[in-house]
Amino acid sequence: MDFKELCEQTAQKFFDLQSKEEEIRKIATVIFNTLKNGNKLLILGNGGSAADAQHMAAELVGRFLKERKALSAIALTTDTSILTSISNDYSFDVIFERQIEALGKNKDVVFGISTSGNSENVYLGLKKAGQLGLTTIGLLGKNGGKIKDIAEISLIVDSDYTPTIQELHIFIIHNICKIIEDLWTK
Ligand SMILES: O=C(CO)[C@@H](O)[C@H](O)[C@H](O)[C@H](O)COP(=O)(O)O
Ligand SMILES: [Zn+2]
Repeated sequence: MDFKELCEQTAQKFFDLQSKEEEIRKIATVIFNTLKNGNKLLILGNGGSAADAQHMAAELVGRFLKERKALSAIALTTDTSILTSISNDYSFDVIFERQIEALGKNKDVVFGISTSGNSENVYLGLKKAGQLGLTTIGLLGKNGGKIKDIAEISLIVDSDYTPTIQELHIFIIHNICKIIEDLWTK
């Protein structure tokens, strides 16, 4: 695909997202209620999705567009000592599972980001979260992969092209943060 076709494809996918407004609103409301009740959000993903996880945590702990209280969100992608020790001593597949076991409390929400829907560490993280009674959300791509089968709520960007999926993921994350902030300051 050339540049023009890529632009058109991505623009069309953004347009299609309008039909997912209700799903986005539902996810934002679940996270808002979790934070309002004094519980927290744990976010995970690999590569570009790790960057998205950190970006989302920054919007909530810092601020998005409005002044309000700091909100409890942690990206489980940032502590290199934890990530290297778990990978070295156990396996890279359990880097999120182990952190969720350590930090997850009942009524927290775990938000897993995966463009393929098949990253083993995100899958095992959400699986552990479900076993511990946490709420699980998957922000996914392609056909949702195996993560869609275990996440309580899945939002799937309907594309096979990873860059486009990631571009829409961060757009969705910004809008989730916007809805949470609007509800908070209402
Ligand atoms: O940003 C990109 C590709 O655009 C890559 O870093 C990409 O995130 C990595 O290959 C990830 O490991 C892919 O994992 P996932 O999205 O399939 O869960
Ligand atoms: Zn990328």
